[in-house]
Amino acid sequence: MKAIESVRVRLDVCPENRSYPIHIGQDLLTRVDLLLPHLPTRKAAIVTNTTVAPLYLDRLRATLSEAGVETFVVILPDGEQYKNWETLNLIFNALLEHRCERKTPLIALGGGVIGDLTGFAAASYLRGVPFIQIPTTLLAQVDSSVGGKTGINHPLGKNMIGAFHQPQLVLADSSTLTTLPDRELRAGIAEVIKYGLIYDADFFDWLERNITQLLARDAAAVQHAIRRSCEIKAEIVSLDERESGLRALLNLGHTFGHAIENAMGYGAWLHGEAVAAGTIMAADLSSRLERITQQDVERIRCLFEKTGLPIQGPRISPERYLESMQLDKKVEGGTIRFILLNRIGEAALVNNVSASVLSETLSACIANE
Ligand SMILES: NC(=O)c1ccc[n+]([C@@H]2O[C@H](COP(=O)([O-])OP(=O)(O)OC[C@H]3O[C@@H](n4cnc5c(N)ncnc54)[C@H](O)[C@@H]3O)[C@@H](O)[C@H]2O)c1
Ligand SMILES: O=C(O)C(=O)C[C@@H](O)[C@H](O)[C@H](O)COP(=O)(O)O
Ligand SMILES: [Zn+2]
Repeated sequence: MKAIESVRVRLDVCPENRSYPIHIGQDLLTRVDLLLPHLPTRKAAIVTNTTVAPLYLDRLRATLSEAGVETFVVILPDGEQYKNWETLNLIFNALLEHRCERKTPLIALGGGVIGDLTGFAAASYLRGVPFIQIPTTLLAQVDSSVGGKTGINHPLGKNMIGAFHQPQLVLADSSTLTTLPDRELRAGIAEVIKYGLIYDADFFDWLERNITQLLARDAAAVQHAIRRSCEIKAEIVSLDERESGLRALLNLGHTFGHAIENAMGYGAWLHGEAVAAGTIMAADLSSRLERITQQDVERIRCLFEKTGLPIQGPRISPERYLESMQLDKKVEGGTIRFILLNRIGEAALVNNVSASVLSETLSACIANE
């Protein structure tokens, strides 16, 4: 028998530098100096939706035009229910019709749905083109525009098809939040609370003290919340870009939350609302496993309640929750793994949660009516 020979594909010879800045502040849509260094060509595609286009598209186009960058626009229907193959294909059609090349950047102007769709289009069009995130919801500014998770939903599960593809720049213009509906602002705060819970007890304390200012859109409070959230996410992503360990902590509340979004029909519950209820379920489970105290659970519940977020899961049967949770991306060998709290400010990925304790949490945290 011939000896086996092996050849190695080395990708570490000339590591490309994929670091990128997140700029946070007011009126950044007009800052040509921040955008221009990240535009390799004089042509760019802007992807947005029917709600955001009338609000911010002209401003962005004028800035780019001033810099001599010609843009064309893809305007998508608005809603989580459109984060799917059909909508993705609308982006590909436009890119092909406009003869976009390998260096033509895609610019996502909108919330997390636009960012995830545009990022996935950028990851797969011509096997990868550059992209820029210009997030216009709080949720997108604190979370979805950072870290390079892109993708679409499947009828059977949230974000089931996608790719890791990092943006070249994130431009978080907090002035755009002035037009954001209150319900969407509250949904974004759910992910902000998540950072305090998994990584920074002082930040959680700050949120408890400043939740009223944040809900009132006080500029300094909003700026601090976005900056601290982005710092935490950037640190985690830098240490574990592809979620082999640490990054999974960013999924606190999402095992339950994604099941809620899927079972209720995409868009019925906002992502942040589902994450809020899911985080309370994860906290309840953590206390049943004696990792955190009942007082901690109450503290967490109280902050979500003050924010005006749901503190119970919707009335879906426990079987339906379990069916949907089986499709969570953290499932290994058929076992659902949960992000649980060790204390406020520290979380861990836990493998061995018994079916009986999980069923106690579901019974305790699902609304009765
Ligand atoms: N990739 C990631 O790491 C990541 C992280 C968190 C969430 N997500 C995904 O992000 C999505 C949720 O994002 P979202 O909460 O931004 O929802 P969204 O994108 O649906 O935006 C919420 C609503 O606000 C509107 N809108 C956006 N900006 C506005 C503005 N400035 N003024 C007025 N209206 C505005 C949108 O048109 C939409 O109707 C989910 O699909 C979730 O799975 C991804
Ligand atoms: O960036 C991450 O990693 C996160 O998990 C952030 C989450 O807030 C976000 O909702 C993400 O899209 C969920 O990832 P998934 O891998 O569970 O789909
Ligand atoms: Zn999320």
